[in-house]
Amino acid sequence: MPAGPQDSFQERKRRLRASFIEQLPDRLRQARELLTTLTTGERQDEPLSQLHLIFHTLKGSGASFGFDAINASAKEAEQILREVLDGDRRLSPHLLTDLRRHVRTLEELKLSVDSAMAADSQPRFALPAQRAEETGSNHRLIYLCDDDTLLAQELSAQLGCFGYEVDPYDSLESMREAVLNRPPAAIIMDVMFPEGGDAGPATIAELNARLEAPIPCLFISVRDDFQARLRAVKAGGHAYCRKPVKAVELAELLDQLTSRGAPDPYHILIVDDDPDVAQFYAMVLESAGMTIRVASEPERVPGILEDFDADLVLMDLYMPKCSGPELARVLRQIPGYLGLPIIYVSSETDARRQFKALQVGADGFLTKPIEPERLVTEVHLRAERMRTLRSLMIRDSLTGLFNHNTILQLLKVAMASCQRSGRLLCLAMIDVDHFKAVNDTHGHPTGDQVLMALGRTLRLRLRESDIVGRYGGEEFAVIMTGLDVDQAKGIMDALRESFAAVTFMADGAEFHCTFSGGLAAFPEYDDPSALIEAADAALYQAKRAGRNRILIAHTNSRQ
Ligand SMILES: Nc1nc2c(ncn2[C@@H]2O[C@H](COP(=O)(O)OP(=O)(O)OP(=O)(O)O)[C@@H](O)[C@H]2O)c(=O)[nH]1
Repeated sequence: MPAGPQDSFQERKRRLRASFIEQLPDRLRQARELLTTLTTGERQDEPLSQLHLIFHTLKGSGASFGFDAINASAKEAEQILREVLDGDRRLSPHLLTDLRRHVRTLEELKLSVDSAMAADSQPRFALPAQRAEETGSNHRLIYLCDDDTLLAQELSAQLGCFGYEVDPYDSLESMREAVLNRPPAAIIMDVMFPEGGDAGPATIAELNARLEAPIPCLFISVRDDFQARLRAVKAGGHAYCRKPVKAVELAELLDQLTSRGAPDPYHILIVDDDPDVAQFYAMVLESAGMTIRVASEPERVPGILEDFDADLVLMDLYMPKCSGPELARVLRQIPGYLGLPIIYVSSETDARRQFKALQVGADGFLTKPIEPERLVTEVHLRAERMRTLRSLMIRDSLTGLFNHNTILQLLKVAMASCQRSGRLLCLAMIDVDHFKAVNDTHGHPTGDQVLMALGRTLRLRLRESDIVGRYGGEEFAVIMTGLDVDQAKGIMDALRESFAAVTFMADGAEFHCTFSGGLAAFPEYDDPSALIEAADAALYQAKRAGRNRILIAHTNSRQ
């Protein structure tokens, strides 16, 4: 039952319920047939398990779709079958009669369900609200207002090296006018102006009162007293930096204040043999902005996971041929899926059974029926934690770039992909010049600032498709695809010039840093180790040739 995106949530749910009702007689017919094969006194696990699955599914789906009477009757039948399967009860003529009675009750319910659905025009749940932070602007326009004209221009130029478009203003009036004409992504504001000791915060407070939405603002000032800081907070300031300010710190803060573009939606895989229930959960999670894949057959899950980078798997507990815990165990034995969060969604309420299912390495249990709001919250929280953990594993903590192992892994993947598609690929190895001297002269923390600044410059100035990593120490690696080596050199040279223009400050003294780079291209070097070795050799040549330059590696035949 494909539903177009234009369909309302309610309409889609109505169709799923209709489909459930349509399939009900078939399911009950199967139950009846299985009942005829059962004879009292004997253990017949196969038909009993099948019957149990039918009632279990009806119980869960009935609850999910709001058919309380179906849920109640199926629940009783399921309980009987569970006890017989566990050996706690014998299948007596009396129990068989009971089971037949439940099937009959369910068959009769069908009519009342039809009429109940017609009367039920309102959904039983509220649509989860779209998360506010997932919408927003992404532009990098910043206004900087300081009556020290030189400082305003200097700082604006430096922030430009971090990928920001900064307009400097030396008067409150000119900035006020600019904000009202074209609101920026954020404002950097001095505190003291000729108009008064806290004229900066006063202007921001006045502007925010006039604007529909306040503009993120960070204050810079020579003042460090509590009153100045309090005034800035009351004006809505998000950060306060004492002068002299470091461009790299401001860039860091601006990144936090302005990066409000929609994040990559969470990828959720739903495994449920009941397509209506799976579609229902998919619908709820999609409406909260998540990307969903559905698998009705457990054996398809490993294949799907290969090309669907799932943040979390929502899994049914009872499925024919392969149960949820069995599937969880299969996944845990595949390298790469050891940490993948697996959450069961089931109407199983028996704590002992839930615990047993969790023991195979699953991360949680959601009991049906589950309110859409709660489903979204639970999935969101767990997927978010997964992303954070994964990020810690693959990123370098100082620069936020991919770490050594990850960049090697990504290089292999990118080269294999370029091999298939025939695209070009270039690897640049970059190393800060005389970095030891930076540490020795200004101290290790200042050295760290330089590495952070270089990391930022690379991340913000390169394309989204370029892969940037910290290869180790003061060495960085950049993977660029779809470019020839001369184009890549042009880009790296522009970055080199930008970085050389950044002014660093330590103990009141200014200094600048440069970097050298070596470039090697695929397919000229068609193996990851050879490519890295060639780029490294070119970097070494660049150092020997005087530093602050990019050299290209060529195979012997071309040298
Ligand atoms: N601050 C800081 N320094 C680091 C870090 N990792 C490595 N280093 C330092 O980076 C310096 C690298 O120095 P060298 O390899 O001798 O080279 P260099 O001084 O950069 O000179 P050239 O590469 O020849 O231009 C060493 O002093 C390391 O201690 C880090 O995370 N933070």
